Amino acid sequence: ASLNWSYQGNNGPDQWHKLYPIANGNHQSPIDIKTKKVKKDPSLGHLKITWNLNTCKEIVNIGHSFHVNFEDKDNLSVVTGGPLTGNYRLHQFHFHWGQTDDHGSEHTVDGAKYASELHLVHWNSDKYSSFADASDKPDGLSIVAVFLKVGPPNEHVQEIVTALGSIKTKGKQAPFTNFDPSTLLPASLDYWTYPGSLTHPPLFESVTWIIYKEPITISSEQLAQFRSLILTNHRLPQELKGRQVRT
Ligand SMILES: CCCCNCC(=O)NCCc1ccc(S(N)(=O)=O)cc1
Ligand SMILES: [Zn+2]
Repeated sequence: ASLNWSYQGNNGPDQWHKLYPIANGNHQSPIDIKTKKVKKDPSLGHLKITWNLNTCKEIVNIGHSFHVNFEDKDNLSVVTGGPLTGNYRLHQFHFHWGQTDDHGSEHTVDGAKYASELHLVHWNSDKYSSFADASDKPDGLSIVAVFLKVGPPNEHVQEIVTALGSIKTKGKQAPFTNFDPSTLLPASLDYWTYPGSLTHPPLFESVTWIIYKEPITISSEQLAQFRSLILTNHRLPQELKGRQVRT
């Protein structure tokens, strides 16, 4: 289906509210994480991640981004613990980036922008039957986010960059198997969490965000390869509207 929204021009982020009024809602994402306002919550345990590399299926060019899709008909790749109740199944991951290396992440930290941001999208398989079914429920989704800062080439990101060569046009997909997304996690497992939304239409307010504090690296050349698909695909931070960020 052709999209009725984009990241630039006259159906860009400032116009999204016309077709998706929730864009002006009270639980929109991304946000700027003001670290002095973050609340320490001792009841928050460690995140338990079990991602199974044989659930990785394909890589798809969806026009405004690319998705790495996972087989999610069983609880083989799940996240649980931390702020979550029950099991959330891995559906896909993707990145966001900007036109130049000095910005591109969606969440920011005390106003600081990273070059890119990885989103690992999960849905509540204890309560719902599919991603689509879970996607508009308040406890439907959990998205694990990792910041990327410019530095040495990342050998694990390189596997993804290499695969982009076979999905140069919108709608193209290619097999992408045996990739272990835990190779994209930072060493420290400290995270922030808050209730928010999908960061592009349909912008459903159905996401428990879990954002790792420590970034991983990506090189300028690898970012340039992302841009060969689309120049920019990040939404600016939205108002917190009374929400609490916990750690
Ligand atoms: C095999 C069928 C696949 C269907 N897959 C449908 C699907 O993944 N849609 C994407 C919905 C979505 C997810 C995550 C974000 S964000 N930027 O907030 O993380 C934004 C929008
Ligand atoms: Zn995203």
